[in-house]
This record gives sequence, structure tokens and C-alpha cells, in this order.
Amino acid sequence: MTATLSRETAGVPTPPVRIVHLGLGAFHRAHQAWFTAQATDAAEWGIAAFTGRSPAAAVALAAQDHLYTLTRRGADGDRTEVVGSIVEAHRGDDLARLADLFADPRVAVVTLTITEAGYRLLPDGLPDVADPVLAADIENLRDALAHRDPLGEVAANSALGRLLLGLEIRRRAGAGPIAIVPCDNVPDNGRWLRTGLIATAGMVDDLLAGWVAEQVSVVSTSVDRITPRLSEADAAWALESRGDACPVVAEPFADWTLEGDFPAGRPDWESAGARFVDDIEPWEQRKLWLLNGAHSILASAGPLRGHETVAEAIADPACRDLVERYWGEAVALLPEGIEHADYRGALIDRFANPRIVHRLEQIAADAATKTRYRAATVAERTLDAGRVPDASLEAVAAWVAGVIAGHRAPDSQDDLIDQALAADDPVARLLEVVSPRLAGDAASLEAVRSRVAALRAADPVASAT
Ligand SMILES: NC(=O)c1ccc[n+]([C@@H]2O[C@H](COP(=O)([O-])OP(=O)(O)OC[C@H]3O[C@@H](n4cnc5c(N)ncnc54)[C@H](O)[C@@H]3O)[C@@H](O)[C@H]2O)c1
Ligand SMILES: O=P(O)(O)OC[C@@H](O)[C@@H](O)[C@H](O)[C@H](O)CO
Repeated sequence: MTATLSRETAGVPTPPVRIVHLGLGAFHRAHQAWFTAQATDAAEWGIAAFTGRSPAAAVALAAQDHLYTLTRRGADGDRTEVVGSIVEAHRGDDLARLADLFADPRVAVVTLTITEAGYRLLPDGLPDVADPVLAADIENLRDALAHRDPLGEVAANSALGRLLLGLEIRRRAGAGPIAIVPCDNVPDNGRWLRTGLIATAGMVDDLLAGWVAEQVSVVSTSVDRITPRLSEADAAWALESRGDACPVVAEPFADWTLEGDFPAGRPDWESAGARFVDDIEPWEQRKLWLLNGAHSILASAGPLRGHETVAEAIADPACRDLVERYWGEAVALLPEGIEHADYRGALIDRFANPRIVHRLEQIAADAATKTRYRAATVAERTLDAGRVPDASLEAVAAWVAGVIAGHRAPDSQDDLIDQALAADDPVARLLEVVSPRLAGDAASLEAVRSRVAALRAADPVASAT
């Protein structure tokens, strides 16, 4: 086996910490950490990354000088490089180190990849106070701030709680303004998180809420690089040939669009290919509706036709036809001037890359919420535009049919889904879970009913029973 990765042998310098990251998963290593390492001023920007739930990635990275390999896997071959921008990795509950970093005026940026559910925010951005972990954090912080206690002993187990603890420490330290950069596939992620942060801070302490509103810039982003969960074979290869116990494999394509201010500075991410825009909405809609919308369709329709990966599903003419027709409806809603023909063409090639094994069951997690924001939103807006949402209703029907057929992944809406399945009219009730409006529209409901019947008839498992 090759020697463990080390900065000395790899000749990789250690930049000073100026970025904190929450959610040290595969995507952070394939995307924001890679953009930071590629930037022309990479020598000035190191990342201190915190895990979310399992400390495994922090332990593995610490044992190899926080270096790891990124393999960019094209249809025609692999390119593997060592990435050195992460310089510290900690368990998520290492609040002492988090506090030191937030109190440091040189720390200018906080990035996040904690999954949509990890924010514990409602669709309107307000905190989900029914969430016991978030509710406990709010109470602990409120008590500590009311007594102006030192903050060393305060427990915070949610990402939002940890952010607010860090921001209060920064406020008290007079360390100045900071930028927070959510990098999850959530529509309008910057404004959504800003609403949540200020509202939650308001439940904790007015002084903190006012400071967050004035001193914290929450940047909106659209992030793009297909990064499937690591396979056992890739893990074994990286350990054996590169001495890397924490590798990541992703597609060659990478895109990062950002809107917002960085009051304490930021890396020159443009030099690595990032794009700064005044209005992110069209970029974000193009990415979420076309790429993630199509992924969600394939994750619903693919298993009904016996497929397990994105590449298998997009090679099936029936799945590809549905995706292409859905794209037709979605691009009709995008504003003029946003290029989409090349983007769509490239997406087909990206999905078809046979060497990227992106499992549909990974994408299917939390499908109800994703279907609501993707296919159901496209259907509703197509109706608003006076057109018939034929394909987007079929995409919604694919989710309904998959749930009825038992092709289910863990979902934050599981209680509602179970209630819908037990009801007299499960199709109508499931449609209501993702869009009360479509469920209340007789023509849409009938369209979904007939598509569900057709999709169920094509399901090799359902049709055999
Ligand atoms: N993988 C991709 O292709 C990709 C591409 C674009 C965007 N993203 C975004 O990045 C997110 C993470 O993807 P990944 O591939 O890194 O997944 P991953 O499973 O490798 O990592 C997820 C990270 O989020 C943390 N996390 C999960 N639930 C959390 C919670 N409730 N609270 C706090 N932290 C939590 C985990 O601990 C882990 O650090 C996705 O949910 C998506 O929003 C991923
Ligand atoms: O959990 P989701 O549906 O938001 O994302 C799953 C995949 O579609 C996603 O990770 C893509 O690979 C990624 O968004 C590509 O940039």
C-alpha cells in the first residue's frame, strides 16, 4: 500500500484558515473546497471543516494532513488530483474550536452543505419549532444570552443553533461582519436561510437578531457537480494507490453561481470558474428545474421500469422522452437570455456518463419535497402561463406511482405519505402532499390519475402482482 498522504511529501502548503464549513461531506470536497484550491489566491484561503452527524470524515482527514484526492471521472477516463484547501477538520460538536474561529476577524466566510433537511426551516424560511433539536437549541441559547453567560458551556446540536452560537460569539468579540454561503439544492437558498437566521435569532435575543440583520450577508448560490456516494471499489483503489482514506469521485463538469456580498473578503473564485451575478433566480431555476428536476423524475420513473442508476434510466427511451418533454415545459418558463439548449444537451451527456454510477435510490431521498419544488412547481407555473402541463404532471404522476408501488426512500414527509396511502383515494391525497393546488384542479387530478395507471401498468413488479 502507498504511504498515507502528507503535505510534506505532496509538497502542498497550508493556507491560513479564513473559511469555516459546516457539513463535511463528499460534495463539499468535490465543489467548494476544489474551487478554493483552484483559485489564484488559494495560498491565502484555508478551510476549517466540521462534520454534521458522523465524525468519520474528520478523523480520516486529520490522519492525512487534511489532504484528499478528487478523481474527475469522464466518460473517457479519470484524472486524479490532490486537494489541499481543507486545513482543519473537526467533529460537528467541537464547539470550542467553532467559537475560536467565529471570534477570529480573519475568518470571512462560512459555507454550508448540510442537506435541505439539515436547515430545519419551513418552506417560508421560518424555523421549524416543532423540531425538537432546533427547539432545544433555541431554548439553551435564549437562557444563556438572557443571563449574559459565558458561552463556553452552551450546547448546540443543530446547524442553525451552531451558526447562531458562533455569530453571538463573533458579535461579542467585535470580529466584524461575515458572509454565510448555503450550498444546498434549495430554491432561493440565501434569502431562505437569511429569513430563518434572523427569525431564529429573534427567538433567542433581540441584540443578536439586530446584529445578524446588519452584519451577516447571506449569499445565494446555485451549485453544480454530480458527486455520487463513493463506491467500495473506488475507496479501495484510492487507499491502495494513493494512500487516501477520504477520497471523492465526481464528474469533470463543475459550476458555481453566486449572488451577494462578502463584507470581509473572499477567495478569487472567479479565477477557478465561478460566476457572480446580480440576479441568481434564472440560473438557479435552470439548474434546479432542469438538472435536479430531471434527476428526481428519473429517480421516480426509473425504478418503475427496473432501473437502478441515472445512466441506465436515461438510456431508456421512455424515461428520456419524459425528461425531454418536461424540459420543454420548464425552459418555456425561464426568462429570455438564459441559454438552455447547450445546457440540456450537456445534461444528457452528463447523465449518460456510464462511468459515473449515480444510484437512483440516493437521489430519491426526500422526494416529496423535491417533487413539490421541481415538477409540481413547473406544472403550476405552466398552468399560470395558460398552457397545459402535460409532461410536468406526468413527472408528478411518476412520483405518485412510485410511492404507490412501494419504491420509497426515507422522506421527511413520510407521515403525510403514509396517511395518503391509507386513504380512500391515495392518488388524490398524494398529489395534495406535493401540490394542494394541482390536487384541487379537476383536469390536473384526472391527468395524474391516468398517468399513474399507465406507469403502474409498465412497472415490471406491479404488473406481475
Ligand atoms: N452530491 C452532489 O452531487 C451534490 C451536488 C449539488 C449539491 N449538493 C448538495 O450537497 C448536499 C450534501 O451532499 P453530499 O453529496 O455531500 O452528501 P454527504 O452525505 O456526503 O454529506 C452530507 C453532509 O451533510 C451533513 N448533514 C446531513 N444531515 C445533516 C443535518 N441534519 N444537520 C447537519 N448536517 C447534516 C452530513 O453530516 C454530511 O457532512 C446535498 O444534500 C445537496 O443539497 C450535492
Ligand atoms: O438531493 P437532490 O435531489 O437535491 O440532489 C441529488 C442529485 O440530483 C444532486 O446531488 C446532483 O447530483 C447535483 O445537484 C448536481 O449538481
